[in-house]
Amino acid sequence: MKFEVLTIFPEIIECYIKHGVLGKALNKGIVEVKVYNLRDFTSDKHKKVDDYPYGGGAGMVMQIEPFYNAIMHLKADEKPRKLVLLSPQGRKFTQKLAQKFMEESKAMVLICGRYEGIDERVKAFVDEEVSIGDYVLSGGELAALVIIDSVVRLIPGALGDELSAVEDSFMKGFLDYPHYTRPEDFKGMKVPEVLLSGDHKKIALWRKRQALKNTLKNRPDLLKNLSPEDMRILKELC
Ligand SMILES: Nc1cc(-c2ccc3ccn(Cc4ccccn4)c3c2)[nH]n1
Repeated sequence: MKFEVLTIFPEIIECYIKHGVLGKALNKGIVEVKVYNLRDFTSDKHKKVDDYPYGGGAGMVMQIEPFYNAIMHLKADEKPRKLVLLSPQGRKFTQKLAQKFMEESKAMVLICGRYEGIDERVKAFVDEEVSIGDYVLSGGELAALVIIDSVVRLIPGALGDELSAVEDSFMKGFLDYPHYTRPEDFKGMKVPEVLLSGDHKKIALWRKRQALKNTLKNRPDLLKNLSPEDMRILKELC
């Protein structure tokens, strides 16, 4: 999987991708990330990327020309790629959409704006407009990193532990169970006995109950299409 990121702050992307799962996936060659500075696609000596909005209003708007020049530069190799514009107005990004991107795209271009947004005409050159949530960020870079991180985790071999991606919460339709590690007793805060029992069946049931309890409390909207067994456990909790 190859990601190409268009941004005026390449260092935001370059710094984040060096670490953790993403850094390992890059070193393994499972994923490639290439970052392009939109200022390199300007035609004036000041490398200007923004201007005042037509119709007035606060703030500045990013001009179409650097985006157009960068997109045409990428398309010159005629390789297929999905062009995704990050914006507060886009379709909601979910684990399901991450899975779809991973399955359907060999290469993605993530287009990051700043200021008050970008010239609407850029949308004529993109495939998808995506929002990572109902809040306004200062630019598209964090949203692009969320997409890269969540898609890479789904690539077989990226995590080094196949179960992790499958077991990640949201994949199963409810939140994760609580996690504990050493010490057993921290200032009187003890690890639940069941987790020390070695009884894997009991542990699995305890984890499922806890996951359903957490989901019922914090994200009841996720509780759809439960199996009869999960529904039975949920009813016990109510
Ligand atoms: N889920 C998301 C995505 C974004 C996002 C993505 C790209 C840009 C480019 C500029 N801004 C700032 C901005 C401020 C005011 C109104 C519009 N946009 C962005 C914000 N916010 N929240």
